[in-house]
Amino acid sequence: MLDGPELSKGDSFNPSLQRRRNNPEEMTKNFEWVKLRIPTNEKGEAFYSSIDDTNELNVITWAVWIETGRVGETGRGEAPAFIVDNLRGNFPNGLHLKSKGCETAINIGCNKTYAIGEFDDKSVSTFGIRVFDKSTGEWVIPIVLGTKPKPSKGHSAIVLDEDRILVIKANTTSDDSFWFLEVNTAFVREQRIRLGTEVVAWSKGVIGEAEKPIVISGPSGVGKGTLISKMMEEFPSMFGFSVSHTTRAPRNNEQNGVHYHFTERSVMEKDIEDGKFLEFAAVHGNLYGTSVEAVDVVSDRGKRCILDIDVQGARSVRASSLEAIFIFICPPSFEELEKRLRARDRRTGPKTTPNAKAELEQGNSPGLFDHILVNDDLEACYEKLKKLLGLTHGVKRPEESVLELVTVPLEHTVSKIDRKILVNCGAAEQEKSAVNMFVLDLASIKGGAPGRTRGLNIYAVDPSLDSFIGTQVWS
Ligand SMILES: Nc1ncnc2c1ncn2[C@@H]1O[C@H](COP(=O)(O)OP(=O)(O)OP(=O)(O)O)[C@@H](O)[C@H]1O
Ligand SMILES: Nc1nc2c(ncn2[C@@H]2O[C@H](COP(=O)(O)O)[C@@H](O)[C@H]2O)c(=O)[nH]1
Repeated sequence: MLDGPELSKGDSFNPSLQRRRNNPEEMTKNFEWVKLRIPTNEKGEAFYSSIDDTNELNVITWAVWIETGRVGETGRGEAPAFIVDNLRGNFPNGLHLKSKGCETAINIGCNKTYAIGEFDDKSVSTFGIRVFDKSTGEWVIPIVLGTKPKPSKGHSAIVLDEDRILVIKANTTSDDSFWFLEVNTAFVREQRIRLGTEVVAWSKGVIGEAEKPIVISGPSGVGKGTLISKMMEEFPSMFGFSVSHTTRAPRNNEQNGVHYHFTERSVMEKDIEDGKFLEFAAVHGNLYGTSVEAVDVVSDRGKRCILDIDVQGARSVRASSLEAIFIFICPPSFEELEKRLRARDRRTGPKTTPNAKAELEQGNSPGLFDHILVNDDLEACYEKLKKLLGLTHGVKRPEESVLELVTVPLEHTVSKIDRKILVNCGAAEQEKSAVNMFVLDLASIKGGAPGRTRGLNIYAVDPSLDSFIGTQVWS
């Protein structure tokens, strides 16, 4: 075992160093153990220790990949140089995960180190994040936005560009394995200014693209709900409805979480303030809104999301980062709209249309809607709607790729070249799983907090090949 260099406060480690407090003998031969003497402050807190390490020794044992030779270097946060021609080795480089309750540290730029870990405190239901700011020499607990991952029994982390960190959770399903901690994206920078403090944001990585959501808008009573119900009935596996939040009271037979999330105004206003809504509007004196989560949960199930929102809401979504198809449903005449509403109100209670005239005018505003459909004859309008969405009877969702069922084991290594991340699940797993080594291709990722990061591509790599780049053997 080597003795590491004496570090000064403010020095940082290569992020591929994984803090370990338990037995060095557990590590594989690919790692060398190095003891780093870490200065402590007057309270006995070690510069690099986690919160529960207070009063611990001032010598902490770290696992260090022997080939990096960068211990104590103030790095840029990159993984050690990647060894492309040695893929047959069990752990070509990077981090060998085995520990429980581990914490990874990533440097971004020259100034900040992000410690990502799981708190031992079971009441904390997500990863702990701490940021060390070298310019002040202080640790800061940031405000954490976005959809937060549940803690896992191990993870690895690797920096992408200078604005986000990819976190790979072990022993979980593929739809929960890949997460992005945004540390300097446009969204995070905006929120940092707004909140006046350190901010990070989680964004869940989703394999593949989701089809663009469909925004259906138009005046109340025009037939939006009727058309949407027909579509959901005919293509149940293709579409999912975005369940809006509203402050209005439930009507007969309306279920919370199914028709709407019925909510208190103060709660909804706070959530709007916290950026959880894609859009919101006051309709007939009540607040209505689409949360980012409402659209994401539908897309995560592999379904195409349908939003039934008023024209103000459509305008807000158009101005947001959500790419969608916007369809305006128009009545054949204002008189016919009033007739339909009167007929419906006899069944469901009175409802006014103070906005209808203005909404009809706005429906024709240039650049707002991609398609305008006149709902005169219901069946004819429905056929037109299907046609413009390219739907024919019996359209099925594509089969799930086998690789979408990948689970990353606790022991894995991660390496990066450009936008490709090689994940090696290790020789021990080889017999158990057909997918022993795979590439996560981030070339086409889109989105991010406050929604999901989509467009991850994943493909298996044949470990007998010397190079993985561009080699797609199975997907
Ligand atoms: N093409 C049509 N011809 C005649 N009646 C129709 C047609 N389309 C829908 N309707 C009827 O018009 C009424 C209003 O339709 P629906 O509730 O679907 O409107 P909506 O746009 O969803 O309204 P809201 O925005 O208030 O929820 C219903 O009673 C429905 O059966
Ligand atoms: N901007 C939004 N408008 C919404 C949303 N959900 C529903 N609506 C619109 O509200 C009116 C009234 O609906 P009702 O269920 O009370 O009859 C209707 O025009 C809906 O399109 C939303 O999330 N955002």
